[in-house]
Amino acid sequence: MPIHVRATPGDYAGACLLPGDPLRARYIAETFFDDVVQRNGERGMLGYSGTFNGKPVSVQSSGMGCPSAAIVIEELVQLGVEKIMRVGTCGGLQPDMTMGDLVIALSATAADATSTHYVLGEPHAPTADFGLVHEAVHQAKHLGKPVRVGPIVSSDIFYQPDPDQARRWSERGILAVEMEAAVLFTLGALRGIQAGCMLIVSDVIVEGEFLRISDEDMRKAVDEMTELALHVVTA
Ligand SMILES: O=P(O)(O)O[C@H]1O[C@H](CO)[C@@H](O)[C@H]1O
Ligand SMILES: O=c1cc[nH]c(=O)[nH]1
Repeated sequence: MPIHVRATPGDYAGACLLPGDPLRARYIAETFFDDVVQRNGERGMLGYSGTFNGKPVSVQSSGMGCPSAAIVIEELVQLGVEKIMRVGTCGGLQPDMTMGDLVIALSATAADATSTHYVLGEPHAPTADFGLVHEAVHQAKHLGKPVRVGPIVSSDIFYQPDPDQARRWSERGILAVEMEAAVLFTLGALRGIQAGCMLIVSDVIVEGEFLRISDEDMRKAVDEMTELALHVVTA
């Protein structure tokens, strides 16, 4: 039995959603799954299995940041999970983005140390599984949900000390900043599993001011993202 995800092989479905926030994991399971069973509570990293439209699926919190996410992803792989879709929040980096927008990541620049350690410091481009990206775009169209598809960046830092960092990322065409996708995509490649990531824009910087989504709008956006993610991983 893994140390942090206290379950046995078969407890988790082959397909698993991966939010950072444990309470989002619980909300997703309670709101969208049938036949829900809690599979993990260790360290408050909540995990659940159930069904969506009759198909087995799980949701597991990764915690915040790549070191925590890497532990959880490694243990999910040990437990037999083969497809992981991160369902997270992010800071929007492009000027035309608004709170609640949905982003599908193609790649995640590794502005973190964990992903770099995994590839022994060699250059590597953490990339989402094409099949999951393709399915996400297809399902978004089918469900009538507008999405932005493109590169994101995974940072070790939420409270960025460099006031110019967001501008530089933005000018390179990066859509959003979050904190776990780079290691998820790197482990997807190293462990041979499918890894994808979709994000709600929860923060934007407008005229130098950091603005946060309201709780009500966050709930609506989580519902939209979760519905899409569940259709994708169970397709
Ligand atoms: O909302 P989640 O999935 O936790 O994702 C984002 O939110 C956290 C920071 O507030 C980081 O984990 C970041 O990646
Ligand atoms: O990493 C993150 C997540 C949400 N919002 C941000 O600004 N950064």
